[in-house]
Amino acid sequence: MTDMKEMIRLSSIKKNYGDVKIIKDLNFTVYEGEFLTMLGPSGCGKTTTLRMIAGFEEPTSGEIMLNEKPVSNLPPYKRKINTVFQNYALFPHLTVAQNVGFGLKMAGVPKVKRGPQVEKMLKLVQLEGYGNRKLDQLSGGQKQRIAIARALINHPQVLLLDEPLSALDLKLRKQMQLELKRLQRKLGITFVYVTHDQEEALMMSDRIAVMNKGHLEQIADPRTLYEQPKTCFVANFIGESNIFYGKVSEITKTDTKVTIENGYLTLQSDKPVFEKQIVNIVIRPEKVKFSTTEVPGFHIPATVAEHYYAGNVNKSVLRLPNGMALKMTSAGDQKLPEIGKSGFVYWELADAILIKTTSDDVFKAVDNPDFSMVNQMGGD
Ligand SMILES: Nc1ncnc2c1ncn2[C@@H]1O[C@H](COP(=O)(O)OP(=O)(O)OP(=O)(O)O)[C@@H](O)[C@H]1O
Repeated sequence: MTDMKEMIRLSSIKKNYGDVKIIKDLNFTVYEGEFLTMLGPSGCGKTTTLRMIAGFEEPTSGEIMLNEKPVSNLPPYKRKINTVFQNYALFPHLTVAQNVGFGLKMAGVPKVKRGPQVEKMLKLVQLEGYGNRKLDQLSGGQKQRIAIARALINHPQVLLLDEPLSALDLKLRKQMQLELKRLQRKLGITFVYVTHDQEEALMMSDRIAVMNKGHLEQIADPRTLYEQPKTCFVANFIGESNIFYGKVSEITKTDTKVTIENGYLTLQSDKPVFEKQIVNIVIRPEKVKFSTTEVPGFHIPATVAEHYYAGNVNKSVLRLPNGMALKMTSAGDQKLPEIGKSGFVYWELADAILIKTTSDDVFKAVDNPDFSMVNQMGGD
């Protein structure tokens, strides 16, 4: 991305509401034509960040640059930025065409010129011929398309989208995800998208900024976030993961051994660790293997606790002696070990992700109430 033109830059952004620090030193850049998603749990400050970019909120300190120029003194309407909200924010008393053409009207474009542009926009969002309809004659998905057409008509440089699909049902949401992505590619407009839905973020984004409690955990393309999460939070938030907490107990020329509760595992020898270092090891469920006999390099006893059939895959829970539920995913047609069977878990050395634990990011799986396979599987 470094050869791309910078569109938005957040430098040392902080935002307090009273004494509460909502955003704590946020730094990232969005490039021209990029689809960047801010992803994070409810309350982590995504909307606040978006509102600062739009100009509806002022940072407590720090600087936002648009096109490499500071925007602190620019009111929202002078930034070439439009926003699409979750609740559409359309004008109920206006027709579809009047809603879509609103921005042009405000900019003083005469009616005769507005008509063709409105039609063009309606065509773009696949609602050609809907201009004379009233809003109450539209479905949720159609209303959101109108909101998008309205936001695009005056050719913003950046479109901010705050959970635009969360009011839609699952099927429509999936369809609109594809449509939005197609639209963004076609127009080449920079999109800054907010969601708390990791699957949506993975599907649509060029890069994802994972936020947690007002700070940036990691910003990277979806594959990197999944394969090389830098923190336990990211590993846990993006996709499913098993996280072990352990101590580097022995480093030899060929092996790096990590002692975990009730066992040990081996790391690839090139991992940059030192003896006695506390680490977290992340292993994705699809990489976990189960064997009735012990596999060299690993000693992690486990008992098969449950299987869930999920169509193309089987999801299994393996119970470790310390009570930790380990998630294992296998191909739907694969023969599964019987419930109650005892054995050992292991994986290919290259599949383990090492996270060097800092004091803020210690993840003790057994202590973490969220870390129950059954709870996680019951989700959406
Ligand atoms: N005007 C305000 N005054 C005081 N606190 C606020 C204000 N706006 C937001 N907050 C607080 O700031 C925090 C971050 O809110 P924000 O809406 O940015 O989170 P979010 O990540 O977008 O969450 P969600 O996904 O639930 O919308 C929340 O704790 C919220 O209560």
